Amino acid sequence: MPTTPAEDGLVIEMRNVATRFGTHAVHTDVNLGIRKAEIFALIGGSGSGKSTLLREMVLLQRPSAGTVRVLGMDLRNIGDGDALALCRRWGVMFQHGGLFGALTVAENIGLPLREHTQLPPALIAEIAATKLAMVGLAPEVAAQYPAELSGGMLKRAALARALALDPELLFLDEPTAGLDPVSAAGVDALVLQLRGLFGLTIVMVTHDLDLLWQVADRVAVLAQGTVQAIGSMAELSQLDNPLIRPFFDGPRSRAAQAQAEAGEAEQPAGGTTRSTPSKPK
Ligand SMILES: Nc1ncnc2c1ncn2[C@@H]1O[C@H](COP(=O)(O)OP(=O)(O)OP(=O)(O)O)[C@@H](O)[C@H]1O
Repeated sequence: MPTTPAEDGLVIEMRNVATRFGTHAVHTDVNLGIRKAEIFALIGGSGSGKSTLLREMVLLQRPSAGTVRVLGMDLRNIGDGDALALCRRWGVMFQHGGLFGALTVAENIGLPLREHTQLPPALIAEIAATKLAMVGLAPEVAAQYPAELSGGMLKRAALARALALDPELLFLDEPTAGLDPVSAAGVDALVLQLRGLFGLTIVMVTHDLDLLWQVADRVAVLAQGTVQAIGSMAELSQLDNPLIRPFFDGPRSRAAQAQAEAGEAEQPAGGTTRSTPSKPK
């Protein structure tokens, strides 16, 4: 099994991907490449197929046609052994966290370690405590149950679980959805830190304009079954494609852009500032 990115430097590559559910064609021809240690975002209108694309990258969904390569492996005809080995190399944080309510936070974080390793329980508990600290949660949260946590804490706990196996790739589906601006800014900073400290490649699906402007290196815009463009938010903001303009026009977009530009000038490294969602400009 390869341990390095493909020769072209891409850790994820999708070529001519099509996805149909019955007669509903979600993707007709998707092409994209994601580089090592980049923070890559998928954006698009509701139902454009962002989450489906992410699921295809982590073997939860098979495309109807086309090629998906992850960490040098072609996912099309991957065997069970290789699939299992690959799953250990990525972490996934689902939109609603996906934590098990009957397990404590520490047990939830330890779950991938119990599934994929033979480590003794004491060591698993120690690793879970480390991951908890990594995402900025207090040690006492380990013994709490998901129902006892706030939305922001739940996201962080889910992130800790996604990091349990020290993944090379991290997939985040709507990491800031439903969070207040302060908690969301915390997630922005955390994502940047994870990439900065561990060189993780991070792929995220998000509608969060602040997260996109402040954190994403490159963004792919999905519409009408294909990728309309890929670039930084600043690059995309220059395009006059009518399928892309809605992400940049309007007061919320302009506020997020202005905040990111102001933050670049003022913020210490790793910090982020957030626009007030309703603030007109
Ligand atoms: N397992 C499935 N069976 C049938 N249809 C599906 C399935 N998964 C997704 N779809 C359909 O595929 C389309 C794309 O869904 P997807 O969740 O990928 O969109 P999205 O861009 O992430 O949307 P949102 O921003 O609203 O979360 C939707 O029309 C959805 O109903």
